Amino acid sequence: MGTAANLDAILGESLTIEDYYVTDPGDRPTVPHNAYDDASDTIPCLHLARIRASSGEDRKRMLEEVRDAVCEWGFFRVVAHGVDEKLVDDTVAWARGIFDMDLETKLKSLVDDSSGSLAGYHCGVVKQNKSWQESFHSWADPSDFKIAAEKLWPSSEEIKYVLEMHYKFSMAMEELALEILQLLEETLGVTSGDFTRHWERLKRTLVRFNWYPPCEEPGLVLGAGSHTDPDIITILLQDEVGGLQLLKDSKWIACKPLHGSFVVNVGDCLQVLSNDFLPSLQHRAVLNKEKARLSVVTFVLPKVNATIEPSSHLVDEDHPAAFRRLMFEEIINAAKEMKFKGKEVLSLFRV
Ligand SMILES: O=C(O)CCC(=O)C(=O)O
Ligand SMILES: [Fe+2]
Repeated sequence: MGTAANLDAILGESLTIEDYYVTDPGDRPTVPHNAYDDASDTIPCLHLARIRASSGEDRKRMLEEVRDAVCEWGFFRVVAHGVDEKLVDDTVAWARGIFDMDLETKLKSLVDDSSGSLAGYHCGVVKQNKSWQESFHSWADPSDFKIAAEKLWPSSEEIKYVLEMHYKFSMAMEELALEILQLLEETLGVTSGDFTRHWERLKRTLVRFNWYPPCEEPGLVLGAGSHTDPDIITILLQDEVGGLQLLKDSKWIACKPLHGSFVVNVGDCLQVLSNDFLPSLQHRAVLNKEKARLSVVTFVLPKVNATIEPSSHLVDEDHPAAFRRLMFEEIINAAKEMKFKGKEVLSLFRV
């Protein structure tokens, strides 16, 4: 696989694979990427078409089930969501194309952390952050994506094609995210739009393509270390290889790829907004020796200066506010300080 060779090429110049070893034995991936046990089958799965079609008592019962599942897990799959299958396949195809490009081309769009823009290529090897990963990020906003696209694709036709695809895919993810957030508001009785109002569509929707090349030491190196997502909600599409794991009740559970589904997880902001009813679980990406893996992750982020606090609908005598009011930036800064090492960022903001 070309990309593994690419990583080796950079490794050859700067680091050796030992530099990637997860040094704390407690962080090492004890559950292999495809060790799906019964717990994997218990990750909740929402059938969106059925929920959409429900009404009256039937809907009430369904929403109660949804509420119980999401409040326990904060991590679920959605199926029958209606996102165009061809759009998903085409997106996966052009995204794979990015990582198949030669290293020189990818490095043209390498993101310098000090530049203030996220759009472009990121590489764990270049950043020396221990992630055995390449990634490509952009806000859903086409003007942001265009900056990176113009560095990667040589012809104006190709640029036009990827810009259009990226926009269509981002819109589909935004529609899905909005529907899920509104469903969560409905199930929890949050009638004032508190889960959705801090988000600004296009400008605060980040689409990130993660590429994990095969790794000769999957028991010692991680694709993405244990972390919680700092955002409101995340929608993840993974290919058939497998590698996403989540930590529930101190046990790592491998999330089995389910064709046609998306994985949805509650982010730190939504845990605060929901006054702890919805948990933001730690998760990570583990590697394997044979196959590269792709995930496409859409993050719904609040505006930079948003103040996040528990929704008044979820605070009462029995459930006092669990968190102080905070700025979104405080969560980001805390996560950076903890080096995204799986520590409980939100514990800093509890009252
Ligand atoms: O690739 C995966 O399965 C996980 C990626 C992830 O958690 C992230 O990008 O935040
Ligand atoms: Fe994540």
